[in-house]
Amino acid sequence: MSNRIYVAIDTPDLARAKAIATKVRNHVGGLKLGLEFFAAHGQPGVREMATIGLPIFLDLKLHDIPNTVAKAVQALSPLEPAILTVHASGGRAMLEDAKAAAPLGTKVVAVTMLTSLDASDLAATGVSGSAHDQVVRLAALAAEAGVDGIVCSGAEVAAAKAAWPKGYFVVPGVRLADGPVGDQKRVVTPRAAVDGGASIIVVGRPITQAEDPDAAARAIAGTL
Ligand SMILES: O=C(O)c1cc(=O)[nH]c(=O)n1[C@@H]1O[C@H](COP(=O)(O)O)[C@@H](O)[C@H]1O
Repeated sequence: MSNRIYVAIDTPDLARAKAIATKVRNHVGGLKLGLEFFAAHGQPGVREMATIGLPIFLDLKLHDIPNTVAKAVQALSPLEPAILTVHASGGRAMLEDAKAAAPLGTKVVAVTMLTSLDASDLAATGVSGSAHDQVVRLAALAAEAGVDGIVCSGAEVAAAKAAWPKGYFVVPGVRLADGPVGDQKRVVTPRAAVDGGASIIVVGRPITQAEDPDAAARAIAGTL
């Protein structure tokens, strides 16, 4: 049975990306490819990674006017990713049009508040209130717009899921208790994220920077 871990393959190096994915393939449920990888290798790179045989989460965090996002989603559609991200703050029409343009089998999930931000970062962008309130507000917008789910931190996932029981919840920013957090600010453990209701967790550096990525993935899977 595939597990709930999507490994974030954040590198511009295709050989390294394939090597990590091949090492961890038996202990993760999917591969997340983001801006760093896509900027370097585009659609041919995604196709190459898909040959490893795991579902692909294409994390491009699209955020633009509705027409531009819909056309970008259409252009990405031949890849048929399992999951595709857009930014919830792009607004209702953008979310609706992104979902309408996506292939039937692709879950469109809306990023609410990046896990690298805290309440003071939010205030600096002109949004007052807590991370919790911002996530719950954008989750309601995403649900109304008809996308499949949201991305949020493990600190908010239980509240978001209580308000949207049928939503699909992606939780990045997960760290083992003693691991370095790096640029992440709202972190929880993998277990706490799943207990809070995460449909999947996204794990990057705790696996990819480990001396033995497969052992790291196996250890995290063992805590779930
Ligand atoms: O959409 C995402 O996946 C995402 C949203 C978010 O709020 N925070 C976040 O860290 N991510 C992604 O999740 C991954 C986290 O990587 P690590 O911090 O190395 O585990 C990165 O690929 C980020 O792009």
